[in-house]
Order: sequence, then C-alpha cells, then structure tokens
Amino acid sequence: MTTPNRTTHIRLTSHPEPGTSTHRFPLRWGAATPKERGPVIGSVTNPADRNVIGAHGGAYSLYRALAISARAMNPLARPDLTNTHPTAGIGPHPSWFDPDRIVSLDPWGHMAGEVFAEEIASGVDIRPTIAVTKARLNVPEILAAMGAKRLSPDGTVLHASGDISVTKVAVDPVWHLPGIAQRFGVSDSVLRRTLFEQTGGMYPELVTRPDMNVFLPPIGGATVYIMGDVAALTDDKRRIACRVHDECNGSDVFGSDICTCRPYLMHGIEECVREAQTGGAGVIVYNRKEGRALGEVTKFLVYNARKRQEGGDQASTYFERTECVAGVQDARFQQLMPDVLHWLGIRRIDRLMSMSNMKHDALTESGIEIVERVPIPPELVPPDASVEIEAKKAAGYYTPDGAPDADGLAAVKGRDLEKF
Ligand SMILES: Nc1nc2c(ncn2[C@@H]2O[C@H](COP(=O)(O)OP(=O)(O)OP(=O)(O)O)[C@@H](O)[C@H]2O)c(=O)[nH]1
Ligand SMILES: [Zn+2]
Repeated sequence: MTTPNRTTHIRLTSHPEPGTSTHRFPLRWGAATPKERGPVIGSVTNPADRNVIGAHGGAYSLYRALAISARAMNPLARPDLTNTHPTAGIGPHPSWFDPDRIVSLDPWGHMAGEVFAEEIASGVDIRPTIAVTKARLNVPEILAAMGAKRLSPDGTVLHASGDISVTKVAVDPVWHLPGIAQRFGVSDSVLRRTLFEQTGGMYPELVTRPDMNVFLPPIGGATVYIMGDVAALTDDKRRIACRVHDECNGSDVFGSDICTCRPYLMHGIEECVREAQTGGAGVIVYNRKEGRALGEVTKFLVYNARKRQEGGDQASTYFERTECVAGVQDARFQQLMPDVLHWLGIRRIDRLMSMSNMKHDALTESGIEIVERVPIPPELVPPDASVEIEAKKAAGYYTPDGAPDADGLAAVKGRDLEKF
C-alpha cells in the first residue's frame, strides 16, 4: 500500500509489500550495467518508488525538514539537473562491478542524471549522490612553498598567483548493508539492529525491511580534490601522490596547534601539486570524520581531560584519555575508506602522505599497492602537537626514524591549560 506523504496519517515504518517479491526498481549491487543495478531512490516525494532506507543529503536531510517545516521549501520540489553533470569523466571502472569492492558509495552516483535520464523524464525522483566540478585553490602554505622555491608555477596545475587548478568531487555515503557487515565482520542482522538501536530508533526500516539492503546514513561523506589529469589516476605508467585526511576543523580551518592535521594536509597538497606537475596526479581525500569520528564535543572534552590529568598532557596517555571519554580510542575504522579510491580506479599509490598504519593496512588489504609512505616533515609539527605525534609513533604509526621507548614517551609533554 502506498501512503502519500502529505496526509495527516503518520506511517511509523513500512513493511515489504505482501505477495510481491520484486520492487519496481530493485537494486542489484555490483550489476554489470547501471540499468541492471537500478537507480538509488531515497527521495520522499513518492514513497512507493523508494528502494533504500534513509533519505538523501545525509545529516542535511534534517535541515531540509526544517526548511519544509518553515514553509520555505515545497516538500515535493525536485532538482532540475540541467547542466549539473560532471566536469570530468570518472569511470566506469572494473571495481564498480565487484559488489564487495565498493560498499559505501554509489559508483553511478555522479552519473545518475545521465544513466537514468529516461526514468527521471518519466517522473521518477532520482537524485545524484556524487557531484564532480572544478575549482581553484589558494592556500598560504602553497604561496610559502613558491616563495621558498620548492614549487614553481607551470600555468596549468599551479598558476603564478598561487592558484591550484583542481577537479573536486563531493561524495555522499550510500551503504550496501551486506557489504558493510562483511567489512566489519558482523552479520547483516546484527549490523542493522545495532544501527537501529544506536540511532535511537531513527530508521525502523533497518529492522522491518530486510528486502531493502541499501541505506543512506545521516553522516558526512567525503570530498576528493584531484590535481592534474584525471586520466592519470588509472594509467599504470603515471605516478600518484595521495593523502587521505580525516576532518579536524580546529586545525584544518582554524590553525589550532594541538595536532598535525593542517600541516600534514598542506604538505599533502604540496606533494600532490608536484606529482601533477611531473605528469602524474595528486589526490586528497577529505573525510568528514571529525575527532576520529567521535565528534568535536568529545574531542574538546578529551583535550581538557588530557591537560588536567595528573602530570599534565603526556604522550604516554594520549590515546587512553580519548578512550576514557568516548569508550573507544578511534571510531574511524578505516575499512570503508578505500572505496572512494577504488571508485576513481586507483590501483597504485606511489607516495602516500600518511603515517597511519590503519590507513595503510586498509588500503593494501583492499588491493591498492603503496610504493612509498611519506611521514610529516618534523619541522611541520606544531608546538603542542608533539604529544600526538610521539603517541602515534609509539602506537605503531609509520616512522622511519624509530618510535620512542617508554621513557622517551613519558618525557613528551604538551602545553598546560594555564599557558594558552
Ligand atoms: N577524539 C580525538 N580525536 C583527535 C584527537 N587528536 C586528533 N584527533 C582527530 O584525529 C583525526 C586525525 O586524522 P588524520 O589527520 O587523518 O590523522 P591520522 O589518521 O591519525 O594519521 P596520519 O594520516 O598519519 O595523519 C582527526 O579526525 C582529528 O580530529 C584527540 O585527542 N581525540
Ligand atoms: Zn587535528
């Protein structure tokens, strides 16, 4: 039965249609063609067409609800996709047709307007989950690198003004639940039930619709910045530099000196530009996983706990303090992270700007070869961030110069709260 979403009747959840085994638009994850795979339909303008759990826009679906509540937006509004198509061709790549290779995004997400043009024209509300556009970046660290003659403009990748020409890609998460469960080594039913319970019962269809196995989670996605020729990403003869970075708003945007996030990110951009200038390409993947996916409130609580503990902020208790507050040291679980690189068709990274063993292992275990790991240059570690970097080295992060021993670790101290 279909209940229009504009009645006063509230439908708490849906159930599989009795007597029918096939949806009008069934999803066959990893199928050989987009038509066989089927469109991801998460819009609420026609509930009968929906073939996924959740709604488009991740957390922004809540702002859409506010806009509609405030009568600023027509709830039946549909996007006019004229001229919104990608500025660069990405795929299809073989990885798109392996149901286990990509499980956390829709590989056809940027092409939805084209590959499902007929369905859209016939009135089905299909929306892109990926957008590909172009930009110029201008950041002070790159201007400084030019001033120090580490980079020179070439007029294509890097301009005399310091502008960097990039292709940038916004990716909303689309989770194929059986594949996500497999990555985390749990059963599909346990995963669905835990997602249902831990979101306070936000998505009842996780438990009432076993026939629907794709979920649009209310979380942030990723942005990819590509320097150089996009075609280089799938050309084995051309080199790729890459930094996979997890959001740290305090450092990335505001320059807080308690961690290495912005300096490492900027070093990553510099290396990407260099690789693009010599015929390869550079890739920055920026994941919205603030505070190791524990959120900024948790992170700031942790900062206080670190600074106020007996003996002050110490590298030896760096991870412990996060676990005390959050119940876990790190909730990023990098096993979904490689998906976006597989979506781009990347098979080898020549220079990976990361010391994280978790990122490295997730990438190599997913089949991406890593030729060289590039640690953050020591001179880029900000004053209060030695606690973080030494704790990471002791915990198994990549460090060609060796990790500190217990005494060395205990000696690394951060700034006291009174000194800010
Ligand atoms: N919860 C918590 N998060 C932190 C703390 N310090 C930094 N972070 C977060 O840790 C994450 C660091 O991510 P990245 O910069 O990608 O670094 P990484 O994965 O540790 O390793 P690299 O790739 O070597 O830089 C960001 O999400 C930060 O917001 C802390 O004390 N507690
Ligand atoms: Zn940080």
